[in-house]
Amino acid sequence: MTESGSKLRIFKILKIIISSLLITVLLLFTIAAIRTLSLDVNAGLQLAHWEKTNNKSLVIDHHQREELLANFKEAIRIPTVSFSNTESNTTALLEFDRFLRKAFPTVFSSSLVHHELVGNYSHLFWVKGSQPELVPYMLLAHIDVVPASESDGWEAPPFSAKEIDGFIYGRGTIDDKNSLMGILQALEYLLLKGYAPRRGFYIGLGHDEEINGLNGAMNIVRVLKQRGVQLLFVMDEGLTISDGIIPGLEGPAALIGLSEKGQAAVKLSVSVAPGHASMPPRETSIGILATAVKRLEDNPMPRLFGYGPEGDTFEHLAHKFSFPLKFIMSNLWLFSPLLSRILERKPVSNAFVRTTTAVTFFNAGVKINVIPSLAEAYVNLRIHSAQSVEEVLDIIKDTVGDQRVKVELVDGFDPLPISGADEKAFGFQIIKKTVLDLFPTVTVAPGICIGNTDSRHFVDLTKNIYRFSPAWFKPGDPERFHGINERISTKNYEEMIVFYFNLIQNCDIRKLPEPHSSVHEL
Ligand SMILES: CCCCCCCC/C=C\CCCCCCCC(=O)N[C@@H](Cc1ccc(O)cc1)C(=O)O
Ligand SMILES: [Zn+2]
Ligand SMILES: [Zn+2]
Repeated sequence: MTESGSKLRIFKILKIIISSLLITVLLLFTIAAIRTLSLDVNAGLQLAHWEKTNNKSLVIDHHQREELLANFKEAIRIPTVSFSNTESNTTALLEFDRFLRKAFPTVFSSSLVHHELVGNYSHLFWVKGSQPELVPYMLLAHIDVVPASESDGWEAPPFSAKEIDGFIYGRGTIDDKNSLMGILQALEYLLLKGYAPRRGFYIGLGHDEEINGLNGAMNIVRVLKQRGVQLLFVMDEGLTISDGIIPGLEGPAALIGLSEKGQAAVKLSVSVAPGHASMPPRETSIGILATAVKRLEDNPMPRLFGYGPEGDTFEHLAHKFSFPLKFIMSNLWLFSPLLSRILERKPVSNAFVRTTTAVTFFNAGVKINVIPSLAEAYVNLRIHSAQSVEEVLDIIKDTVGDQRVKVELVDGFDPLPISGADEKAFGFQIIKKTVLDLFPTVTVAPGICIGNTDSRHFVDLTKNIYRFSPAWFKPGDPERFHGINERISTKNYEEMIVFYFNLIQNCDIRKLPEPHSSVHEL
């Protein structure tokens, strides 16, 4: 072949490659554009076609408002603290029991309600339905709270329930006495109005959620299992209504947790021969362990954004973002690597991207002039839905890469199964409808709960566990969770009562409206 012939051939091949590339890019962008325009949230929920079961309405008058707020404040003032795995304030738990009976006399005296204590301080209520063939559901909340000390910078003492500018301050106001009191106050009002449910339901109030629920939730599950109970769905604390928290999202979003991350507690330890501080070895047990910890912090777990329910969250919310974010969110199949890198910059959103690694204990040393024989650290990992305890443990061993560091799994469980969120998922659709009835401007989307809840103990009783409470979180609020200045507005607490009041009645529908094939709400 002549020189000009071979040049012509190269030119032709280049032309084919460039035009194929252009066609591919065009095709990808067409698919991306179609997805951007077609994805809409709230699809499938035909509010107009629902059987009407919310016959009782709740309009809170001045007297009721004073009374419900007084009840809530009294609940906050009882310091039901779980201090550690072995230490709880049992005096406060007993006081809380007495308080509940006083605050909700109708709940405790109604012939429709059966109440029992479980594990000494937890409460199990069974509210009898008039149609026993309808499968019951269960609402969960917990009584205990994490410790709080005013000196950490609280604007009001953490067990004062002080009201400042329309907010009640105190430990438990968002975790989780708002749900607990909201549920019981709603039931009290329903019973006072002569409501008798068609579908029976349980209410479970654990007393040790903050220390794993071993005596509370786990015993409630044991009791229900012994009675052969199966549940239609369970709803517990978890995600909330976020307003202004997700960057670029226009308007508030209610995320309903379909699952929760797994967890592993891993112990790292280094043992060496002890010795005199005047003749130190080149590396001490503390130095070796510190290097291992640094390696773990410098090498975060792999990005897995899009491989769990968090991908669905953003696809559902996509149409509420402005361009170009709308385009990016609608096409995670193309852009999830880019989005992961943006989300991982902040601790809250990083938790949705990967398994997180938190070093929570570091113990070593006995005396200033002794080379310590033992150094220990504990790492708390929150496992992404696409990983398992075993995989995470292998990655830790690889990352540490030092045989002198012993890596042991102390405790752990895999990420929880993912509950349904389609048009046939009763619990999801009931929660979604109840949110939209009360807050029509909110976008409802499935989510993943980054912390753990008592509901994880209920997996043998139902496949449908949802983690959601209608508390409004604005910028700065996620940090109040287990932090300082935990608070809720009086307006939001009232909304929570109305939410549970409506939810209980919505659960009385016999079946969901027929699935709707269109992608747009009519
Ligand atoms: C990009 C989207 C952003 C969406 C905004 C989400 C805001 C998240 C805000 C708060 C976190 C939600 C936490 C859910 C409830 C967690 C309850 C809890 O703290 N549970 C304990 C349970 C536990 C586990 C292990 C123990 O040894 C003791 C207790 C927990 O630590 O997970
Ligand atoms: Zn909680
Ligand atoms: Zn908590």
